[in-house]
Amino acid sequence: APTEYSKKLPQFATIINRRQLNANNATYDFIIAGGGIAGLTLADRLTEDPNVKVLVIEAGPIDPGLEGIQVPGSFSPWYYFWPNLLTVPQTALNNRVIGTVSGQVLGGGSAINAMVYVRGDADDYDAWGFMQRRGNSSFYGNSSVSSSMSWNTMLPYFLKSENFTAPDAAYALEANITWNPAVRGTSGPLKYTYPPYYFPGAANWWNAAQSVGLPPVDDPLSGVKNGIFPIPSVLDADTMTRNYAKINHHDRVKQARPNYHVLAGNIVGKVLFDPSCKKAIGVEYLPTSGGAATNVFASKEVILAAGGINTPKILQLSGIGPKKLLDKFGIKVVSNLPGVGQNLQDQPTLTVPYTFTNNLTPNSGSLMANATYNAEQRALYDTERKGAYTIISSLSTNIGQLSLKQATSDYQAIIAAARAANPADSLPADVDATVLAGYQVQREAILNQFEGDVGVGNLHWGTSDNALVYHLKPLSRGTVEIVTTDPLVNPAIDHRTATDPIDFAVYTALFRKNRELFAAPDMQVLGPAEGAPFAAATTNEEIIEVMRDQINPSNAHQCCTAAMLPKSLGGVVNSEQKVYGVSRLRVADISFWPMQTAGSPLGTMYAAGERLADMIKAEYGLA
Ligand SMILES: Cc1cc2nc3c(=O)[nH]c(=O)nc-3n(C[C@H](O)[C@H](O)[C@H](O)COP(=O)(O)OP(=O)(O)OC[C@H]3O[C@@H](n4cnc5c(N)ncnc54)[C@H](O)[C@@H]3O)c2cc1C
Repeated sequence: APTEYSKKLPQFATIINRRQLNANNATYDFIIAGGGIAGLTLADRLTEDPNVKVLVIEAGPIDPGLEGIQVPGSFSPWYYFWPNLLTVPQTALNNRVIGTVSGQVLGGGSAINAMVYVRGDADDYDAWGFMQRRGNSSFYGNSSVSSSMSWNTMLPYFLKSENFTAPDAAYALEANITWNPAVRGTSGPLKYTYPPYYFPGAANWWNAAQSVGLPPVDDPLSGVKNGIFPIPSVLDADTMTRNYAKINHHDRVKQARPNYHVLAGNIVGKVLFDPSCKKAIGVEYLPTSGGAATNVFASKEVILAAGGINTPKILQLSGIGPKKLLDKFGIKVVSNLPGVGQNLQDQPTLTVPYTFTNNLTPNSGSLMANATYNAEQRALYDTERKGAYTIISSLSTNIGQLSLKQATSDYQAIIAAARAANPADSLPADVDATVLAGYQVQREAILNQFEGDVGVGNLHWGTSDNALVYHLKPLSRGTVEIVTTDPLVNPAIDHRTATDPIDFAVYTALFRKNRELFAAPDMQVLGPAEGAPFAAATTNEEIIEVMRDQINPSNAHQCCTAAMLPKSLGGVVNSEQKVYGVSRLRVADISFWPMQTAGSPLGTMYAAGERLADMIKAEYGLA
């Protein structure tokens, strides 16, 4: 973490330290482990009731307003990367051990993400509902808030969570920005808009994409977004700085909320239970830098919001997880849930290098490389909040999403091969029968999506020296498992990327589509040449061999490790996100997703936080 942090720690009324917490012998109504998107959304909404006391314990520090966090063109996410997060050797990727990324700071991923603001496809949320209805009926709780997942039940929460500022009409026309006001919220806490600038090469890419069959999308937030679209960004239109969970769900309300406490720099080790009835009564926590552990108590609930890697870790350390794993570390089993830490999913990324004989400048590469252009753009940003510094560095302003049909005419052969395979072959050999049953239902849902029009990949060109190819819908599933009982040690993260060979087939189709796009006349005028090691690969087999060396398993979208599914399908939480087998414990973060969506996760996490807050408020009759 940067040195400025310790010098400039803001003294908000709501920020407390360990000494204050212990001296007050504090008990809270709700304790939230993790101050990321879900955690802070919940803390904000629950403390709207002045009689409710909430404590958020966040492992990371509080950003004092560093340039690299606030200013998109100075993007420096590494300040707040969770330390030493590595995968185990990835068997389908030539046994590479790869760094995987997650935020450790108040605001979580929202403080350091690439600000890409989209939703999943409508069918993704409908598919969550489809899977949930396939299990036993004990999945559904009693909440008066609709607990059946679908696009229609999520849309009101997307609208509630967000605050869209439309771009200037003339600029929108010039930059191909279109939207449907019916799916854009304008009074919620999360501010977003579009950067008021694009690099010239963005127009070449846009035209080339259309010439290879990717049409412009009316509104990428409408639940239908196969094609190309300018990327909405979580930019505050007034300041052209990052709008993230610390700002929109903490700072925005902090003055008026003496009942909203944040303890930063401390890590929750485990949940404490009343042994007589398995009721969660508090948590044990300790300084993230190491030190003695302390307890703090919750009279209503403990809510885990620590993200897709750390929530399963906390559950396992608390005695909730696969019995075999807990026994290995002598952890007393509180609830034997084989699904905890299973079903890990991410959205792998592939970076394809290019050189150009005739590229247009300025481009996203020349911002840092060309001192004159850089200084000019910085001055423009500082004086008028315009120009290249409104765009996350190295990215551009357009992206494409493709269904399998749009990626390849061979889609039926890929689907047929996937249907002919034995789903058990895609999971670890000793997988629990309920986890396998859940995977079979997921696989059915994904293959239906392959046949339909749901996105399986993204293509992006930052206008400079590489293209990005993202795989949105892998069939492979990974695991997160503790390796010790020490809460300061990271778990073993095994993405098991591309262990299902169908993932390579889909990825090859996406890679070829990117190649086709770069071969289109509008890109060819720039004189692109694909770089090594890709350029020499022409057959599918050669491309797969290169991908084994080049795929990054993670786009920092780790999810689904405490899935909201019936217990008979390997689920960990029910429809109200309550953990099976115990009481007063919920999972709020991205771990609860059953399956990845065709999109980036941040928008869904704000909306999911809003939805869960409504459920909790209804259950306890909160204002
Ligand atoms: C570099 C990067 C780029 C990304 N780019 C995009 C993008 O452009 N668009 C997009 O939609 N998504 C993006 N994401 C993903 C997105 O930000 C996350 O999916 C999202 O933040 C998940 O929200 P969450 O509430 O589940 O958890 P998080 O926001 O990750 O919050 C979890 C919090 O819990 C804390 N924590 C963890 N363990 C403990 C513990 N034991 N005790 C106390 N605190 C703990 C962490 O420090 C963290 O602050 C990106 C993520 C990263 C890291």
